[in-house]
Amino acid sequence: MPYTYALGLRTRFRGITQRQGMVWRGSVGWAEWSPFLDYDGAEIVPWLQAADEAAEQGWPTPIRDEVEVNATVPAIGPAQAAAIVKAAGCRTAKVKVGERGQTLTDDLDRVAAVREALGPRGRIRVDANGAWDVDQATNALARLSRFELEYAEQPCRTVDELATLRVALARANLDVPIAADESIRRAADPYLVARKQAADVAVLKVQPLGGVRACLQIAAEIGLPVVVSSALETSIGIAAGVALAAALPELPYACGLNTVRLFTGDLAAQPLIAVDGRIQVRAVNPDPDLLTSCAADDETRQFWQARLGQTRQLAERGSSQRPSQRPSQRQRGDLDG
Ligand SMILES: O=C(O)CCC(=O)c1ccccc1C(=O)O
Ligand SMILES: [Mg+2]
Repeated sequence: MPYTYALGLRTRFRGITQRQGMVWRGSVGWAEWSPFLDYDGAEIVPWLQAADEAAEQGWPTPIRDEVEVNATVPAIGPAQAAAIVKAAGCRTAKVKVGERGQTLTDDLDRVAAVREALGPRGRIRVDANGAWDVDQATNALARLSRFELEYAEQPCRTVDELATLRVALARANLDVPIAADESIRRAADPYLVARKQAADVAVLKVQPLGGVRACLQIAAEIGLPVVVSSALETSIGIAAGVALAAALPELPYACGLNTVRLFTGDLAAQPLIAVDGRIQVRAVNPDPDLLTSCAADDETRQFWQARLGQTRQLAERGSSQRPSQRPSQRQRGDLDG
């Protein structure tokens, strides 16, 4: 029996202040299914495949017992950004930039504050969620490069723009690696980025990419170093990201899995939040009292039950057809979030 949760965010993230989703227990473990509210149809079928894997199959054997993670800094003011970084206790920070309604000066001030809070040996990556065109990205990354960026995630929206940007940066002698996120998880073909030499790093998220095994396969085939990141899940969903990070043969970067911190609460009594910059690899079960206190209202619950039923039907229709006839996934043009 699925439970529908609703949890507040401490600060606005991807334009939302509340996160909703479902969790349920299957024959082997707990699963989370929490496709974003602005996604629908075939695009959220992989999110269900990820939940089914967690509930009915479980995950491959881990090869590490802890995972280094980054602090995630929303598009907030410099003082608040510095406070988040200090409280998180991570050596790496990911800073949101290019937020609608803000300016490059806001980004520069935020990243400056994060550099100050982290110290010179900390690592900083930025994530623009596709906000910039190639010229804007070249200019922004030139200005931001004084803070020494580990990489810039999804600076532009399209794969072609990312490829063009990489050439422009090399010409300008700017050494800022490019990471692809939406260009992998929302693309009809997750390998296009690699074929077009449009990125140096691949960001993998378990739910949108259809599960831990699906991500392990992409990691094995994409020919780029990978970073595991969350889709802003409760500790139940974060455990799947941790399982992926723990099973990857190589894990050269800190993972974006410390996002339970962005919530005002969680479903687990002991949330998967980093201590000393690392999250332990362990099983996570929801706390019965928290399932009750975080339960969504009746209307929200009915919405999610219907959404699950529709997505289940779509998934079954898809799997009964030959692969070439499956509804093509992730056809949407806009790549926000
Ligand atoms: O990577 C992280 O540090 C946190 C996860 C994150 O940023 C994210 C969370 C939900 C939706 C989109 C994104 C994103 O990477 O763009
Ligand atoms: Mg991203």
